Amino acid sequence: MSSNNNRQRVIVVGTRQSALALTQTGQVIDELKRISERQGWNYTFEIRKIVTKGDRILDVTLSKVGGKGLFVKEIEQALLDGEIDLAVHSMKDMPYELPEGLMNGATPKRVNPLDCLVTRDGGGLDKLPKGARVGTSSLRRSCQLKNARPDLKLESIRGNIDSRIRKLETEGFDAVVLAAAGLTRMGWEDRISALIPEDVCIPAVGQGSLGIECRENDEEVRELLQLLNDKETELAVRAERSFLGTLQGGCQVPIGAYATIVSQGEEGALLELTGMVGSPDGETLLKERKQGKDPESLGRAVAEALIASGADRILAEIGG
Ligand SMILES: NCc1[nH]cc(CCC(=O)O)c1CC(=O)O
Repeated sequence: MSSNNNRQRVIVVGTRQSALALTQTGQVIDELKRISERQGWNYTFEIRKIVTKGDRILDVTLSKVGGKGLFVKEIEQALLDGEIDLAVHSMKDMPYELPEGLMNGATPKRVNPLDCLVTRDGGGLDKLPKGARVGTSSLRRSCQLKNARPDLKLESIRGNIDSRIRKLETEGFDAVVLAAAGLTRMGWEDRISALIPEDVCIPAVGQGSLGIECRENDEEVRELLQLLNDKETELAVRAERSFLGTLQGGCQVPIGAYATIVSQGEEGALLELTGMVGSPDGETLLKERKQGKDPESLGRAVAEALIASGADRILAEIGG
């Protein structure tokens, strides 16, 4: 591609306005600046804040409104219109299918993929008193926590991570469940009372990783983003997303998946993927784990194994 060592351009980066979105975007821009400098490329970055439908209705019950990609539609339109050149997303909020003309230009190295508890007294799951009130609005989290601790009272809690932590105090919860990654990126690790191990709570597809959306025909930005890509994270996330795509799960169904690299051989990486589908009440919790080299086939295989063991009935009941 271009060997022009004197690239000059303003790269406009679109972002939501939540504290987490702004922080993640800032961190990615810092990294892109370092990379450009190393290449001798003279890029400047400009941030454009975009309000999405998801942000406008954050306090209404999101699950009632439904719809996938509530937080990305306006951002994708701005990319297609050329108003912005790239957009940083939490991978788990990124829709499975991207619009024609857009692509994921990079999957940077994943941070902690696990869920965590922020508790009132600072202890972990086993320290929560019988009947404790736990705040989460994720069906995946409430299903799995209910399954592990049927005595817990799972209650809906909405808002950005900062307001959810505030509600721990103001609304009398004993604990709230959050992604460790969000707290880590915000520099709030000290609020993590305990990580929830994956054998209790399989994380959301893509949790802890980012996706950077760009235009397919923007070779320059694609080349820049490629330098930020982490191959192992990319493979793991592709397996998880292939699993999700095969199940076609909407946000009404408790679905989780977590892939890791087991080994690196001469013929590529060996992946291990665990997938789960549960009933919202936590009474049924199905899990399958498989290894494989091709991320897309592995995702499909785990999804098909779950369907064979009854996930199809859960999905049909919920109408997801
Ligand atoms: N659904 C909201 C959301 N989207 C991304 C994160 C942060 C963690 C991540 O990058 O996976 C969060 C907050 C949370 O689930 O606690």
